[in-house]
Order: sequence, then structure tokens, then C-alpha cells
Amino acid sequence: MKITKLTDAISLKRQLEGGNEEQLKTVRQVLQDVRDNGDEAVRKYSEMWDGISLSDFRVSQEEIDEAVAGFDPQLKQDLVEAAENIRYYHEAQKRDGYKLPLADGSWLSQRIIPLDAVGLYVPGGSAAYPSSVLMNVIPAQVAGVERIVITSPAGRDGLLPSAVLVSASILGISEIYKVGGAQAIAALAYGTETIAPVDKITGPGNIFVALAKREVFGEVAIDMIAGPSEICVLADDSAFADEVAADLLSQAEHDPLACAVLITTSERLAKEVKEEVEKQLTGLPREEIARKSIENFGQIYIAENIDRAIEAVNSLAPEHLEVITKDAVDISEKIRHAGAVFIGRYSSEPVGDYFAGTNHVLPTNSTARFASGLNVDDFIKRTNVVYYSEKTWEQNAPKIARLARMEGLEGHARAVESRGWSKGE
Ligand SMILES: NC(=O)c1ccc[n+]([C@@H]2O[C@H](COP(=O)([O-])OP(=O)(O)OC[C@H]3O[C@@H](n4cnc5c(N)ncnc54)[C@H](O)[C@@H]3O)[C@@H](O)[C@H]2O)c1
Ligand SMILES: N[C@H](CO)Cc1c[nH]c[nH+]1
Ligand SMILES: [Zn+2]
Repeated sequence: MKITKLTDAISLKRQLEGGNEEQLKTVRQVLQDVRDNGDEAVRKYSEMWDGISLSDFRVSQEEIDEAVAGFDPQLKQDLVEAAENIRYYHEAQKRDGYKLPLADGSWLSQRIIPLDAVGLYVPGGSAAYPSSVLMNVIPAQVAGVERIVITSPAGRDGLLPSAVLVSASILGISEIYKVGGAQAIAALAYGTETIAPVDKITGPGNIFVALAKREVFGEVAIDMIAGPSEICVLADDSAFADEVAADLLSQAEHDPLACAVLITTSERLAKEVKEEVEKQLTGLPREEIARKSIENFGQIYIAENIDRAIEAVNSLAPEHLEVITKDAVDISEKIRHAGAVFIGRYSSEPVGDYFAGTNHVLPTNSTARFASGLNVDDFIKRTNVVYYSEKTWEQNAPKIARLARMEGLEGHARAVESRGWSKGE
């Protein structure tokens, strides 16, 4: 990890999810091919990148039952408890529509309507992500979505990990496909012979998934760009180097393109974290991935004071931010741009990845400047409704017609006035 002093112009930004030209070209080709050739193209790319050849990529009920039957009861209990915490947090996001009475029996309202069909991407290339099943499905269920589809890449044995199927089964989801990468996003967006298209695609994934979601946006809705994971730790001299290093590596191990950054006011901590990261990397089961991530995107910045450090965090707008400082709660309130914030040394980032109840599908690549983590609002839409009585119309039609003529839109003016024609007005 490189140690750098923060300069006067504090502008940290990560440039990644534009992807490189070649990745984008691949993704566009996959999308077009699936659009043109449906299941056949899905099979071709699953074979090419996941090494599996499946005649039927829908998960059968037998596969789900088998996974459930052989599953560790303690782990199942842990998943159930995590699901309860996630539901508790997301239930609070439920919103009601509203109705505003106007004079003379007229009213305006906003109706909340759940989406009809959503496709939830659960990553699965280099690791299994049953936690992402919970994080995607629960807000969709709280919102009241009717059709919830999961898609995730199968392993070389042609099966999805048991934990993914058990998580889906705990939540009562059974429309599951063994497809990953850009081909999964294409199938959800355009539909194939096997997979009916959805209205919105949510969920995290690697660079190919993130690019594909960006490309299909417009054809379907997407939640956000939730690409390779990121962690930023904002720490002062009160932090312990071994804990900070462990937290940085928790995200580095996701992907060679993951990003781990320490921003600190302490030269002592910077030096110790650098050494600790190196020490803890050795022997980590996913050492190769984590090492590449640290080499590619691992950074330590020393800021001259805490205000500059906060400014740097806001300019980076990381997916996850840990605040491990004195007065951490107060400092966390000065953070404007982060996908999720973890306060104090006991709120290590994986607490949120798995269990606390907050969502772990979060905006990456500085998009936390304008995007939010996955939530119930992602699965609803709001419809505006107008009811004008005759009296309200009568009072306001001349004003509306004048406004329409101001815009040169005579047809609009006449439409409003036409209600008076039968009365000879
Ligand atoms: N931001 C978030 O909220 C969040 C949450 C969880 C996970 N993540 C991220 O999800 C990602 C999971 O990545 P993963 O790779 O393990 O699983 P993945 O399911 O995202 O990607 C695997 C798929 O990528 C495709 N692929 C692999 N190599 C390819 C190539 N050369 N060309 C075209 N397609 C190719 C394959 O089709 C494969 O099925 C990580 O980057 C992790 O950081 C992000
Ligand atoms: N840290 C990831 C979000 O970037 C989510 C996750 C799932 N499993 C473990 N971690
Ligand atoms: Zn994680």
C-alpha cells in the first residue's frame, strides 16, 4: 500500500466502472447476442465463462429441496436471524401514498404501486453470496413485488451453492436461474425462451455485471451501479492498526478490482497499517485476489487535520466508510457522501455485510454522491392522481387555458374548455 500526503486540492476519485474498452465491447456483444438469440446465447456464454453446459438453467424444486435437506442447521438459523434483522430495518422504509383534499370535493393523491416483476442478481463467480439473496429479496418483498426472480452463476458442477438456494427458500423464492455475468442481465432485460423479462434489475456484481446493467438501463430500470467493493477507513491515532488492516482486507478479498483506502491524521497509524496489511495478507485464503486489489487500489492518505480528512472522504464518496476516531458519532455526521457508514471499532464493515440489517447492495465508484443503497423505494413507483369536480374545473379552466395559450398549445386550451361546450360556454 502506498502512503501519500493529502495535497491542498483534496480530490480523491476512483475511475473504474467505466470499465476498459475491451470489457465494454464484450458486454455489448453479449447483450446483442442474447437479444437476438435468447437461450442459445445464454448457454454459449455460460459455457465460455463459467465452464458449464446446461440444457435447462432454471433451478428445479428438487435442487432446492436437496439443498435445504443437507444444510447445516446452525447456519440456517444464522441466515434466519440475519433475514429478520434485514426485514426489521427495511419495514421502516415502507411508505404510504397520500391524498390531499381540495375545495369542492376535488382531490389530488399519490399512489404507491409495487413493481410487477424484478430480477435480482446474486453474484457468484469467485464466491457464494447467500447474503446478497437476503439483501435483494427482502426489500422487494416488503415493497410487495409480485414476481421476484433470482439469477446467479452456477459452479462447475452446474449447481448453485446450497446456501444461495437455502436463503431463497427461507424467503419463499423459487424462480431461480443458473446464469451469471452480462448474459444474465441481458436475459432479464430482454427475455429469452426460458426467462420472461422483468421491469427492473437490482443487485451487485463484478465489472461485467455493472457495465451490463448500465447498458440495459432505459430498456429496464436498474437500482444503481453496485460494482467491485470499496472500503474507506477514516481513523485517528485512537485506532488500532491490526483492526483497521483487517477491515481493509475484508473488502479487498472480494475482487482484484476492489478498493481499500485509509485516510488518517496519524502518521503512526499509517505506517503500522501498511505493515499490518502485508502481514495479514499472507496466508489469507483469498490472498491472491486481495493482494491484487491492494496493489491496484490500496491507498493510505495522511491528512494534516480531521477536517481535511473528512473533505477527502466526501470527495471519494466510498461505498463503505468506517469512522474510527475520537468523537466518531459527531464526525460521522459531517460525512455527506458514502454508501453506508460504520461508526466506532465495534461496527466493523462485515457487521453490515451480513447481519445488522442495513442493506449491503451499495453504490460504488463515487456514485454515492447521488445514489443510495438498495431500499424499499427501489421496488415501488409513485403514481400521481388528479380528481377535479365540476366546480373546481369551472373555477380554474380559464387559468389553465391561458397558460396553455401562453405556450402556444391551442389544443390543450380547447381540451380544458371543451367541458363547457355542451353548456354553450
Ligand atoms: N457494491 C456492492 O453492493 C457489492 C455487494 C456484493 C458484492 N459486490 C461485488 O460483486 C462482485 C462479485 O464478483 P464475482 O466475479 O465473484 O461474481 P459475479 O457473479 O459478479 O460475476 C461472475 C460472472 O462474470 C462473468 N465473467 C467472468 N469473467 C468474464 C470475462 N472475462 N468476460 C465476460 N464475462 C466474464 C461470468 O459470466 C460470470 O458468471 C465483486 O466485485 C464484489 O466486490 C458488490
Ligand atoms: N461487501 C459487499 C458489498 O460491497 C457485500 C458482501 C457480501 N458478502 C460479503 N460482503
Ligand atoms: Zn463484503
